[in-house]
Amino acid sequence: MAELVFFSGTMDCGKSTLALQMDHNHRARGRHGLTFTRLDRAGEAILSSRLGLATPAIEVTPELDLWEVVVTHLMGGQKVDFVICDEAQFYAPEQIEHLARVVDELDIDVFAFGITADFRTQLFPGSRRLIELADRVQVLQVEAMCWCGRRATHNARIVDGVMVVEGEQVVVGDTDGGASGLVEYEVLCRRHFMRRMNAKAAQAAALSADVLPLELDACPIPPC
Ligand SMILES: Nc1ncnc2c1ncn2[C@@H]1O[C@H](COP(=O)(O)OP(=O)(O)O)[C@@H](O)[C@H]1O
Ligand SMILES: Cc1cn([C@H]2C[C@H](O)[C@@H](COP(=O)(O)O)O2)c(=O)[nH]c1=O
Repeated sequence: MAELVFFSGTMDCGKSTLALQMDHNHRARGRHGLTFTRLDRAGEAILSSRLGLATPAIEVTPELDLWEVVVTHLMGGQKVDFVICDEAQFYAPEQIEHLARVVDELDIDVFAFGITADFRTQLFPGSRRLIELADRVQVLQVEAMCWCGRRATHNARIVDGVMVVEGEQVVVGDTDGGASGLVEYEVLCRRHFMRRMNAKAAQAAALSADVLPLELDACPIPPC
């Protein structure tokens, strides 16, 4: 029986790599798939991983009807044995419903990949719908790590080196936001996310703690 599976995890935990591996493994066994993505950092209509692998994909524009794409392929005589959807957090809730329909009415497996929450810890609308509808939510085995060594559970947004908790929900990673600065992301454990302490802030805090006693030693005013 076909399934809708949501493979989720923080940024940088290997979701796109797993999507590419699953696509490769199925195709290597003669199965035919459709690959979708939205707003991949490598550009439009491409599914890429940080390991350097990439494959062409159908770009999921906000108005795209995913059910219709699959049905059109089938009506055109093409086989569709599975569907891969990367960056699924960016899909509209209705598009997630299209995917559930593909599973239930066409008996085609759908494997969706994405992060659950944004830089404010709020669920993306697409991820929320996936959690509501998926047969299974599978957390990725490779865990991303916070700078402190704990398991990373949260995605922090860093603008010009400083962690922020306000702004647009969607800003593609590692891009120059122009007037709004260089936008990067860093995964953190909850403790350091709550304290707004990314690696750079922790380093600065450690440095000032090192420097403080020296400054006190050098201070000409005796302690009171
Ligand atoms: N130079 C490297 N050597 C080995 N593994 C790497 C290297 N660079 C990145 N990775 C792996 O790639 C993962 C990120 O892959 P990617 O599929 O792009 O993640 P995601 O889609 O979850 O953001 C990292 O967690 C790490 O395991
Ligand atoms: C937390 C967060 C992330 N994004 C963007 C940044 C990246 O382009 C993708 C995640 O991709 P990955 O393959 O999982 O690294 O999402 C965003 O737009 N808003 C956010 O809050």
